[in-house]
Amino acid sequence: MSSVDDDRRHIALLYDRFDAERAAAERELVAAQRGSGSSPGERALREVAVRVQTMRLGRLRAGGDGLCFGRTDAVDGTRTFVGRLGLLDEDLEPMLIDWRAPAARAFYTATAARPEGLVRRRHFRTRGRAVLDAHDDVLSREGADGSAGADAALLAALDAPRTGPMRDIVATIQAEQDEIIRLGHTGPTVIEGGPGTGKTAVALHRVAYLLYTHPQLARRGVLVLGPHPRFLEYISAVLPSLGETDVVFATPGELLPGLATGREDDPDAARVKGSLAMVDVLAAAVADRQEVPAEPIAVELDDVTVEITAELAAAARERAVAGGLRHNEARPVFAAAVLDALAEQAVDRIGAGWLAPREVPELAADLRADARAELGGSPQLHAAVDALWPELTPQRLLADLFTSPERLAVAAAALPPADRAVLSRADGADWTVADVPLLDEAAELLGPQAAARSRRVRARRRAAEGLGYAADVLRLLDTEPADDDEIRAADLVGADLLAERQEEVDHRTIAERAAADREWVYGHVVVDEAQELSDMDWRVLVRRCPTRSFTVVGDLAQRRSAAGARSWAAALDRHAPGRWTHRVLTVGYRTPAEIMAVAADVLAAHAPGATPPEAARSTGVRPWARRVQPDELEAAVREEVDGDGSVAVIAPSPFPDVPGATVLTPREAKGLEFDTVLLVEPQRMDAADLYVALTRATQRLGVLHSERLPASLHRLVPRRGHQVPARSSTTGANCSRNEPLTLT
Ligand SMILES: Nc1ncnc2c1ncn2[C@@H]1O[C@H](COP(=O)(O)OP(=O)(O)OP(=O)(O)O)[C@@H](O)[C@H]1O
Repeated sequence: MSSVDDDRRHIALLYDRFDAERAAAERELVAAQRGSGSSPGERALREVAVRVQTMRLGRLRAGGDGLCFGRTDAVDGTRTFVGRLGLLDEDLEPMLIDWRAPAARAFYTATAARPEGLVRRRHFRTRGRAVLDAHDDVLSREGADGSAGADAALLAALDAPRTGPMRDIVATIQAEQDEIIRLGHTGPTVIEGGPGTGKTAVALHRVAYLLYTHPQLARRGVLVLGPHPRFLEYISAVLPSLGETDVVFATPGELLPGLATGREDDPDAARVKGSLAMVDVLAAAVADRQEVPAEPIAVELDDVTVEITAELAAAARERAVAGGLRHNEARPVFAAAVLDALAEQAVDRIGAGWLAPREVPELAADLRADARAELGGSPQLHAAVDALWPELTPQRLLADLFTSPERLAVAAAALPPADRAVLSRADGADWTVADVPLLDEAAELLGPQAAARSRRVRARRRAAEGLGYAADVLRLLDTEPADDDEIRAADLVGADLLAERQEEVDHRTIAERAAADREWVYGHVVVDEAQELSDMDWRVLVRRCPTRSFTVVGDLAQRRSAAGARSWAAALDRHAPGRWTHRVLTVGYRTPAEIMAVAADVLAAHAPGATPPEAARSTGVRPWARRVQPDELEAAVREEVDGDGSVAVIAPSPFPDVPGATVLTPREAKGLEFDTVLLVEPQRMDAADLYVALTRATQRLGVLHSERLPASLHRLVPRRGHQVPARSSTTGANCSRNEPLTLT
């Protein structure tokens, strides 16, 4: 066994190498940015070079602190250092193995029972670039000395104060998590588990793993969908810390570019709007905007007045619908059909009574041409087409539908009257989160408006011209065979994107472009808190990622939305029959055993049969409850904020600010965690909210209430006034009771 000082020397060499690589990447990026030439070819080459170097630099920046966090010793004496990225020495021999590489896998999965060819795993505890000490995990039977190095590293990570954003877990990924992170499955992967089992952490590490093993996914970027902006902010540092930056973070209310809402419907409206019945309602609402007039509409020409009759409009509508185009795209077909028919009517009407123009084809042709020219400029005809087949935005369609009982009666005829009634809204009311998938669906049914269509046609034409050229550029750049770790130009910039970018001189990153484009197709999508998504939300996500490369994270027991998933099969069978896979995480890494026991009682009462996670540790601190008079509640909460780490006050409804604490509702607390949680009036929370709120604490939980508590909270220790609980640290159900071996 080598000393930690030997390791420190090796790690110092790793940093030297790392610094040299980073300096080289910085130089090459600057050189690429300065590159001269303005021909399309030179611009294309520059674009690719800048992108390759930016990506390389992004990955190298991720390496910084804690570059190397572990080492494995194989039976044959081979020593492998594992870190945030891979480094080769000057002879191209590996000095450091990327945590995602196959050679690093045993670091996470070997156990004394199944050592996978290893005799030892060593975890380094680091601060900045310094190695503070190391914990060993002896894996061979001969060498087994009862140490619990891995547990020590894990427990240290779990016990650390939670003051800032979520951190990555590369140094302490557990075997059950590693299996999910490295799953080769390409369809939707559901990661299910109770609160704090590391679902979010695992999903984000899985993204980093997928981008490492399939770099071409980076070309289309990754979408991470989370329940609320605070949660997204909380997790947003994890992927950049792993070197991945082409990520778009959004809440379900932000999936439509140009619209951002966090406003919620009441449960009934959310349920109806989230149901698949809305697909037919919207299709009917669009069809209802393709009208025939109740009374003929007169269009006056110089010599004659023609009329759009119900029969004429119906025939034009039939022609427009038969083409299979979407509403806005079919509008010109409808307009042309009306104009054709009116021109024929004009020819007949002009000649009526004094000549028969149809018997003189030249005369008929002249009259027809004149009529068409006049009709083309007729404001009356334009107004009539606008009335019968208006160009619509999704917002217009939905606002007109929800504010008109008549339109709702037609489009939502198949809905029960009570469901139809909840769709009504006052004009001008803000859009809600549940409206977003409806607007997206409407955008699909309507198609782009005329102005956007012309822009798109022009862009496509230009892109098609550039496409062959861009493909040649990429072929030229990628002629050399690449080794596994090397990023190839074609992995990062597809010919299609490159061609588009050259034409538009588009300097936006992939993430910026993706976020601004409703029709962007992502390489991979992570859906967090997926149990909250409605059937209509899933349709949006499938449009954003038709390959269904999804990592789906959720816990059915934490569902609070009336439109949310009742089973994964119900959510996914429709979109990926036989193609989705399901994995369960069972160990709770956030919440200590004492608090988890309380949460488990609540779960048992509200979802009998659901299994709570098994806590990885216990703290010896028992959660307490303090009853106060209603008018003392606020003061009592302030008194309990002890300034020891991060504190959340979670209340069923908006609660006044508390100095030193973050005040949240259970909904806002989803996915977050704090050292201390003070729960206010939990008896007023519904069971799913209470379960979420109880499981946010990493160390301490206190409950303040003015009314009787539900029986499920019987484990809370009553307390009066302000008392400081004694703190003793013990290991939990899943941890060895042995003291860790610390080498310094
Ligand atoms: N292997 C690990 N090593 C260190 N910390 C871990 C590990 N796995 C999970 N954690 C920590 O446990 C906490 C909970 O993880 P995470 O938020 O991913 O859980 P979750 O299952 O998504 O929870 P919830 O359902 O409540 O949102 C985080 O602080 C995370 O960093």
